[in-house]
Amino acid sequence: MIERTNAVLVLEDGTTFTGKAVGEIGKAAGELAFNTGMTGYQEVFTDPSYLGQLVIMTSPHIGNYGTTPVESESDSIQCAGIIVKKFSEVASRDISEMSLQDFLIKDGKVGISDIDTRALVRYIRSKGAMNAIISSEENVSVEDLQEEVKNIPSMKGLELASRVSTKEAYVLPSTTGKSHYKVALVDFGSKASIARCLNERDCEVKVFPMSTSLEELLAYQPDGFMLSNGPGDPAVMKSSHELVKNIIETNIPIFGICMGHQIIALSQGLTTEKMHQGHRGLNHPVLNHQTGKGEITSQNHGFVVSRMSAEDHEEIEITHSHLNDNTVAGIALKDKHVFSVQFHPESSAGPHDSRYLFDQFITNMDTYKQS
Ligand SMILES: NC(=O)CC[C@H](N)C(=O)O
Repeated sequence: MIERTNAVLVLEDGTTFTGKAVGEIGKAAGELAFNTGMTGYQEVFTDPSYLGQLVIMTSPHIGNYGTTPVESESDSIQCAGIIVKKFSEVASRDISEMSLQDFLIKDGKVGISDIDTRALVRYIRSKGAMNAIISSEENVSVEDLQEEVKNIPSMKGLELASRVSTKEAYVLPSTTGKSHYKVALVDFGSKASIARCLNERDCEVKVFPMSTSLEELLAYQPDGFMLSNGPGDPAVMKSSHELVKNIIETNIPIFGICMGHQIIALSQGLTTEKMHQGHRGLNHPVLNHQTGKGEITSQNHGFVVSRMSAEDHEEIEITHSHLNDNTVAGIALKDKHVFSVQFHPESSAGPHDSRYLFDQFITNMDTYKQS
């Protein structure tokens, strides 16, 4: 058994929860974000889109199946800290290579357990997204933390993608033995599974820093562009809006996921807005307007494309809508091979209902190559 010290969670409005320390002893600050997935904690914690956030897992038992390298979506834990109810010290799965406790320590991450996550989520769900601090340090004063938490910048207006975008371009070869397509992936903080879904569909993927110029991207002679997920507020990423606008003008097929979707929308003059609470979980229902079918999707976003701005734009078709709150879940540019979704077809973790979107992208690249 781990001897666990006390820890405290202080919300932006001063509300305080007490619990036990998990991971590194220390302090962590960020925006509270809750994920309702019953599994997939390792994929969530290592997803670069969670940079700057304290992730609350609503599933009440976290850590029980340990961690294994193939389930990481990046090199390390990316969220600022974790908040859980029951933290399992026992990692019980044959492919587990490290307990969640050691995994947190390895990356120097702070967490808190024994929190009534149900009460916490109900509280922030009614109050709206807010910042918080976790501290497991000795002799902390709650009053000091209540002051400190007020100085954490709001997620709205924050540019974070450049912190997780790759510094150097690199190539991920196709894993099928066939290399039929070259995809340039513009990295805003990409999950590893996105390239994996392309690699297993005969694609070589070259991952580029988000600051790469159009000329350098085109020098690779890509058959298609993948615009990845990523952390922070997409509205402030002006140079990316410009880059994507110029990519769209080349007529090369484009597929955007989550932040990539938001940037495509912004590049066409649509707007994005901060949600009262984001969508984060593995069972978000979406309606595909083209097939009339429902899809159960993996989601992680705190911003969304404004429906009004999408409906007002003649060149934009809304292809998918979220069935819980009717937010825009997918768009396409009419008469172009450009489409994007607010959710995560690569899932990991989550259902594979929407993997067909990668096949649609391949079809678009085939059509483009033949033209
Ligand atoms: N997963 C993502 O790409 C998230 C996009 C953006 N940071 C948001 O929260 O909406």
